[in-house]
Amino acid sequence: MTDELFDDSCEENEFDQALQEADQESVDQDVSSWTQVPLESITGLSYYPNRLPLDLQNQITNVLPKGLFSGTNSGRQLHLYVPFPEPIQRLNNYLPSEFLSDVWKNQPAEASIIQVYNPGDGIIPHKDLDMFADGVAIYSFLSDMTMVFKLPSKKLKCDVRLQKGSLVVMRGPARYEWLHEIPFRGGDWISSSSQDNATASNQTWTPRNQRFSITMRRIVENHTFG
Ligand SMILES: O=C(O)CCC(=O)C(=O)O
Ligand SMILES: [Fe+2]
Repeated sequence: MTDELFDDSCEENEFDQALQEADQESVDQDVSSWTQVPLESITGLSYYPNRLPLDLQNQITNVLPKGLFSGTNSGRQLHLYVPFPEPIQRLNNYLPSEFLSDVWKNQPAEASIIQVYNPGDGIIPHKDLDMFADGVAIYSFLSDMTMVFKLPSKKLKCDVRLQKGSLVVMRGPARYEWLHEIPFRGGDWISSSSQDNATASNQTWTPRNQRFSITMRRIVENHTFG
């Protein structure tokens, strides 16, 4: 497969601007006094480990332009709009059926963004732009990385380890009220027992490797481009 697949389908500035203008809030970085809550307590947040077959993960990785993965300092991104290249289109098949029926009314994703994170990269705390409809689905590839959900008004936080091949879905409060971020750092603290995320004593510093994500979204019906 070649990079040509992507040349025509790469949507330009609209989404770059969207990300820059995203509802980014400056959040108190000292979260040591915040309460760590379990993922299940966040309404509208669902995590599905091992969601994608390895062969689909590999096919998608291999079809992407090699240039996306080069360089070590800052991650790159690629915006796609329908029609997606075939292996990416197949990601619709792995969305939970109740999510597809209840949130997306049985319609497939319209916009996707592929983002590469090298060690040290991240994404600041934000809510996705209102031009995107309810329901955001994020698949993870190549390696594991921690995403942090935060509710500053209640000083609540939740670290979610996004494993390679996993899917995380945000809808309702998880999409509109909580912020999500990937801290800019070279590794993550992960707990040896997943039960005990909050206790520093049994956490291990795990250096990051290159990861990429594919975020699948729909555009709100009344959104006008341009
Ligand atoms: O790369 C990720 O896992 C998160 C991406 C994200 O939050 C976004 O593009 O809005
Ligand atoms: Fe986001």
